[in-house]
Amino acid sequence: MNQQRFDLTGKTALITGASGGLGAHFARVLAGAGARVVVTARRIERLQALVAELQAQGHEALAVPMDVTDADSVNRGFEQAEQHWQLVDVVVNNAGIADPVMFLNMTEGNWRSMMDTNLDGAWRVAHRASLAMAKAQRGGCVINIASILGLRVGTALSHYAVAKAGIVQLTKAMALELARNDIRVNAIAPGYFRTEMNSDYFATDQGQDYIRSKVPMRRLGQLDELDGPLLLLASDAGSFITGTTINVDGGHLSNSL
Ligand SMILES: NC(=O)c1ccc[n+]([C@@H]2O[C@H](COP(=O)([O-])OP(=O)(O)OC[C@H]3O[C@@H](n4cnc5c(N)ncnc54)[C@H](O)[C@@H]3O)[C@@H](O)[C@H]2O)c1
Ligand SMILES: CC(C)C1=CC=C(C(=O)O)[C@@H](O)[C@H]1O
Repeated sequence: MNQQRFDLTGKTALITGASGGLGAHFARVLAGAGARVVVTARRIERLQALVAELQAQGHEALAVPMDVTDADSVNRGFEQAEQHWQLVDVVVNNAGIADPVMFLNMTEGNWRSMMDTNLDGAWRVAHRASLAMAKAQRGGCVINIASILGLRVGTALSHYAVAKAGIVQLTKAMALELARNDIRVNAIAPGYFRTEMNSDYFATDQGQDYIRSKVPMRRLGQLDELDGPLLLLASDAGSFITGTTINVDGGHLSNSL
């Protein structure tokens, strides 16, 4: 196998929600593979620290404010990236919230803000990116960060599960229509990885019991266990892969009934 097929030199990758957690990790991995990275989120000061870290390692990186719930902010963020590096070739649609609420306690506000960030936000970013890629006729790729909760359900996460199921379907529907534009669209469905979103929960006895009883590998994922799937989907190594969702979950989706 030619390892150069994983190389992203000359490509520009934009990552949403890159101020921490999986998003910051994805930016480090894509930069390490040679991509210029545009890190986006609402907290610009955290992005600037990440950019300084990447630049100190010799990578090209740019921090751009972007709130995925705001179409103007998404558009401005892409314009800023394009002014710098012409075209975004790889988009990682990572921004997301969890906000667990039991169904009977859920307000329309809980539901709407979940959809606005985790589903509509991903659509806004994917749509803006795809329009530019199609116009430039240079192809590209979109990687949507779904979740195992897009394929199963979990207590107090009905809104989250529905939004992530939407991401899995959006991935397939975009892949179908955008293949003619040489734009590949895939998703990664992570199982449980410790980040800001969930660290309080996994620090509890309940969280630890949950992992031991539900995950066949009996542990949380390590962030670097997402690197292979990410680079496969982002690079020419995955040139015939589109419309797929790769589960990275220690067997969680295959647990015993
Ligand atoms: N950590 C896990 O175990 C896990 C599992 C499955 C899926 N995921 C998904 O991975 C993605 C990253 O989650 P994480 O665990 O790193 O959580 P996190 O809370 O550490 O990171 C989420 C990021 O999204 C950003 N964000 C939230 N709302 C935003 C908005 N409106 N505009 C721009 N950015 C916004 C946050 O600021 C943060 O940087 C999410 O889509 C999440 O649903 C995480
Ligand atoms: C609520 C919290 C424990 C949570 C929600 C969603 C996840 C996911 O798998 O997408 C988990 O990572 C976890 O953050």
